[in-house]
Amino acid sequence: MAPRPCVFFQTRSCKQGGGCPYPHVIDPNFKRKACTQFVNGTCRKGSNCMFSHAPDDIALLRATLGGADPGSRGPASTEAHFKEWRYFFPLPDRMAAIRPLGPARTKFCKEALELVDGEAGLMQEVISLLASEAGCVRVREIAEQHFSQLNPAQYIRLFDAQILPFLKTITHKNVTSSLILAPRLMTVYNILYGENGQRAESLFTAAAKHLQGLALTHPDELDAADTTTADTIETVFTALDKLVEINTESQVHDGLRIVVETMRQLFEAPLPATAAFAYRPALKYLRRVEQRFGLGQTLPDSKDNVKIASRHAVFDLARERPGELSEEGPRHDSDHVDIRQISILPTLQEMQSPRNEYLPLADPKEWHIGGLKGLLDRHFRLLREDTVGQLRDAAKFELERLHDPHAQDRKRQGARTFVYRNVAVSDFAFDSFSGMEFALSFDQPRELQRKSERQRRDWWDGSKRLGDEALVCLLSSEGSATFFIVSPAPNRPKKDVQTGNIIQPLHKSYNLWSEEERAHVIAKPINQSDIYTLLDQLMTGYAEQLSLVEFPGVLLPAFRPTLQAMQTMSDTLDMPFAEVLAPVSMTANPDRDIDVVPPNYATRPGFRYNLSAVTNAGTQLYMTPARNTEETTAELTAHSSLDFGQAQSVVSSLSRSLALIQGPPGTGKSYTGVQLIKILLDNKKAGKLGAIICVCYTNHALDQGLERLVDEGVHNVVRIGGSSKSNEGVSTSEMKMVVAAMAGEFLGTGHWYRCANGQPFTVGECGMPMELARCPACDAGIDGQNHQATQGVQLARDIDTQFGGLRL
Ligand SMILES: Nc1ncnc2c1ncn2[C@@H]1O[C@H](COP(=O)(O)OP(=O)(O)OP(=O)(O)O)[C@@H](O)[C@H]1O
Repeated sequence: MAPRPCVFFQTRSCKQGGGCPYPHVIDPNFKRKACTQFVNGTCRKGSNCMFSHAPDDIALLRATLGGADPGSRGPASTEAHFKEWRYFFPLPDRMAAIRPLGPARTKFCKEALELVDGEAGLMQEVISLLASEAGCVRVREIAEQHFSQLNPAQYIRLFDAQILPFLKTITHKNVTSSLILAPRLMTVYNILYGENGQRAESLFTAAAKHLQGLALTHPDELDAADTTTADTIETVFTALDKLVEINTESQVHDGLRIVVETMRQLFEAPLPATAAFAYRPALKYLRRVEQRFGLGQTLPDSKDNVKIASRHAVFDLARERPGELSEEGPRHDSDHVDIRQISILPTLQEMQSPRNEYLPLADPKEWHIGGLKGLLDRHFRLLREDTVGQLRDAAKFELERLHDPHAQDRKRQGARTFVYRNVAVSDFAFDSFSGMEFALSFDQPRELQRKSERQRRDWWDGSKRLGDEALVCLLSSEGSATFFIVSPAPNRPKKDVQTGNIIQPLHKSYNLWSEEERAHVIAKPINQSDIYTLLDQLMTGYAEQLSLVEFPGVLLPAFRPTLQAMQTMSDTLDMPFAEVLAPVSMTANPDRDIDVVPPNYATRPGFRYNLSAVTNAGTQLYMTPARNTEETTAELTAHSSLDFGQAQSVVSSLSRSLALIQGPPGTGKSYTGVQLIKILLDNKKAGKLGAIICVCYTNHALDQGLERLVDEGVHNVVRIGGSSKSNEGVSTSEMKMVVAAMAGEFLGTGHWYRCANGQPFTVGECGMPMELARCPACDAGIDGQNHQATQGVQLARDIDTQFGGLRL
């Protein structure tokens, strides 16, 4: 019988590593204990929590606790409770007789909150009921009370008994994170918004006024925040953020803008550090609302309004604006004001457009959007032009040549491309592993005429053309452009999951070299919608002229995830370090110094760094972030091997959530980085820090840094990425642990590969091979150059499929 998988490995807590006698594999039957903190509503670890948040486990724990805590309900009583609450919603055929809740509103709101706090199934029912016809009447009732006619004491009572529980219900983490509930929640927020936003304005104006009356600090302990107030403020800000996210028209609503400004005033007076820490989560939502309203991001007057005092000639560079803002209208079907609507790959119309693309200028007067959205807009357009622009220009040239073969003589500009002519869609195959793949055939290049099969094979292999995962575009004289990725040949035969039959891949029948006249490449269309056009081309034969354009060195995974991420961020306005990269009011006052706040852990009350890890002979030295920095720098210089500039960099970096260290070659930047890592490791417990991720642009830099760390006694280091030249490799069992641990923490881009001998390794950054190196386990050549994998290296699709891509 196979030994049971390691139990500690399941919760990432096995300390024995490769020496553990139990297999370090994921056990699908492993049942973690239910999280008691989740039951109390205090668990903030989300999916990273070691304990189960599964509804069944939580319901069971609630039931168990039910005996000890008379306030909590078991599943049966919760169900009964829900049935009772449902009476507030008449059936559709009784809607005519629906009556206002009146004083029962309090019970309605409080019980709604209790129910969403419980079992997932009931939580879904509660939100679905609120989004039903009767529910909309109830939401309207709650939001449409005559708040302005109440005296302060009456309003406080009403706020605590109805508004707050209701807002907590619709901002509950389980509710807002549920994909199934998203459309229903949208209905609830739309009702809350009301016609022209009147309902939301009245509700949030009253709420903002109420918040103004609250004391932010604790009455007995003026340094600390009042936790109830912090919770209330966070609820109101979260609800407003969601409302503004769902109702985009609210972002130009004057009444709500005033509400946001009133809320900001709450935090005008500086708070003691301890109290400020408690309000950070709430302020995150307020900042997001401000970003959405574009508050403090008014663009400087457009150049038409600026009077130029100078008598000198001014070089005035203006550009036609994007999409619908352009005086002549959009340039093509992918020219939009909003980057979320722009297709990542160039469209046919874009390739054919005679007009120049819109590219943002450095001058803020020329920008059409400010703030974070504007920053993302500009970076998206510039990166897309740098990558996709080359494809567009090369494809455009070939399209013109298909129309007019004499254009061949014209000088081609832009990306280096290979063009294969006289293309036909010759075959296709479908299987559940690879999806739909097509065989495209074309004339063998002129160099291969009258060559033997062996010579043809050597030529194709040596040229590295049409290699695995290469990006190609099929262009037709009739006007179509289809992007493909060249499919790698499968490692071993594929089996049909249902029938057990061996699937014959297209690679078995076609390749680039066997036929003297024609070469064949197997490729997969990037857009599923192109499949129909291709099948059509397959049926109709050679009615049109087709060309295949290859863009060597341009790989889809190198730019698509980044561009897509910018589109998503432009939607959610959730971007790491947004406050530093696009601070509110920076556009209005670009010369303002940006205040980079200390990292979250360092603002925790009572936290201070212990710097002894880098001081000489164990000298005790402590620093509190952003306090007495000059004094600490002097002491650190005196009591460590760091010189003054390095000590200054260490103190300054530890005081900021984002720091850049710059200096001429050999001045000790890497040395300083190593000292910083040592300090952070030494303060791991005090700051409750997780793993430290050290990312380098090249493998060489990473090896240098890590070798120094190891030399200085830091041994629990896992080196991931392209192969290391350092001596100690990662064993297969360690690699498996890393795969499992990383799969949980990093989902996104990056890919797993196997060397010629089957050892797995990862490639981060764009996920494509960029450096030549040797496999630490077997010394085989691994990785690659210019996005071309070394011979024998294969994409480890099984690991990628099992765990998803990696974001390294
Ligand atoms: N304060 C120091 N004490 C002892 N050795 C130091 C100190 N600062 C730098 N060094 C040594 O000086 C050399 C150069 O430092 P390092 O490689 O960190 O510089 P760098 O600025 O990162 O260089 P590059 O720009 O070339 O990457 C290294 O051998 C490093 O160990």
